[in-house]
Amino acid sequence: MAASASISKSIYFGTYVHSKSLTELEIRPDGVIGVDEKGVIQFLETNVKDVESLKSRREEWKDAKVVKIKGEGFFFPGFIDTHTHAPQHPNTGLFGKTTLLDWLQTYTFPMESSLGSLSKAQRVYSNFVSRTLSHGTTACAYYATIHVLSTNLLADICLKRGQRALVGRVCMNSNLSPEYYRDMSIESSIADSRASIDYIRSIDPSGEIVLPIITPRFAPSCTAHCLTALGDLATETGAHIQTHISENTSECELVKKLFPDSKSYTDVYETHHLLRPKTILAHAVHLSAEERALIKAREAKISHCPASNTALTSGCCPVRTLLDEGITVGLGTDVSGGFSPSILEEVRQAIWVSRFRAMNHGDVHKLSTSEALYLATRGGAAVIGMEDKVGGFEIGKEFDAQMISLGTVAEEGNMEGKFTEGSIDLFGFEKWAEKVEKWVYGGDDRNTVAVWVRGRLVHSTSKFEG
Ligand SMILES: O=c1[nH]c(=O)c2nc[nH]c2[nH]1
Repeated sequence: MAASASISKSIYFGTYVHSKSLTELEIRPDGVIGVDEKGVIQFLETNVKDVESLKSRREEWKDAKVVKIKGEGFFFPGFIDTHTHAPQHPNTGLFGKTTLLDWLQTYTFPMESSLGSLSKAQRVYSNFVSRTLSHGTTACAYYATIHVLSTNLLADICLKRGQRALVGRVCMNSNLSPEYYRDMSIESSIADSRASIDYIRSIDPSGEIVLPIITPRFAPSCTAHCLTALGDLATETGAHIQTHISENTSECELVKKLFPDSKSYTDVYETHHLLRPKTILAHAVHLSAEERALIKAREAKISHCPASNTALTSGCCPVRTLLDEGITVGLGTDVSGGFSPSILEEVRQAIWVSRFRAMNHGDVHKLSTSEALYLATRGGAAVIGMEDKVGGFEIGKEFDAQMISLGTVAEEGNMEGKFTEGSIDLFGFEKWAEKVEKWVYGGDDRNTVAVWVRGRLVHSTSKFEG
């Protein structure tokens, strides 16, 4: 559904769940979250049995709208997708047995080049933004294509639908990119990037919902001079930067050949002034200890894309090592290397991949459910530079949230009419932590019945009674 136009002071009534820290998931039964007309959280309470007595205690909230969880469910912070490719959405699930470099040529570049058509871009981008919202993604770092107009259209759609987004026009000028899909010169690469940055800033001058992001595709797609010019553009505009790093071993070898004077893949970005606190590096599977230390020193961020890394057989990212070394990490769906637009799916995939690492490198590598949920929310918020605004429920934070509704099992076990409610079955014995675990391992978009960004309803299903 379309986002509602205005918001009213609202009280969200029901259990809420969020990460307190990397390892601690806080569950607040019978919670109340008071959100003002600007979408900012003004108060939180817990163990509230009846909202009328709360309203009588809080005089200024007596006319507030009440949004109550019906049945079994909870409020959870909106998910943050720190890396995805909107134009690749039609290819979701299509990758065969390819690996990164042949996958790009076989599937990705042909599809991306076709998004120069604005009518196709309209269809694909509207669909993708709806999809990501329906999975509870309230903020997303998007790659678009090399085309300025369709990149701008993606930003228009995000703004209209109310999804926070960083939207990047892809830069790729090297002759390793196909002739049919390439920036024709450094000048045009920079001019087109600048045009898109200016446009995105013009439609949302406050930057509350959409922001531009400078997007060199990855080192092999850009000449050294182009990377330098993009580094300069980042200095001039102060915009965020996103790119790929060290995803696949053949790609790493290619970077060595193309940039023989650089000490490492990370050093290529460092040399061209692209390694900064506002830089999001996707994948980071095969980094050396020196590279990780440089990323940490520059305060650049990492987007972990486990589904994609497995689908394209790129490798198992050593997330525990990244976290232990103090690097900021979030999750990315990386559609269509990744096969799902859902960050909940990435939570599961991050946990599975960590277990595969644990099988070879020890149990310490296992991520817990709480840790993966942290990466999906607070970790992601820090990756996109919004940790002061979103990622958890606290006074002063903006209300970016999803209402999760869980199923129940009738006494006689009858499932008639229940299949549309999702695949989680609650039998009544589950404690809150177990309900959350059942959602993480068995939930999907059928359980996400409503989604808000800054207190504005941006998605709901027929099961939501708002
Ligand atoms: O997963 C990926 N998706 C892409 O589109 C891409 N381009 C360069 N490197 C990439 N990796």
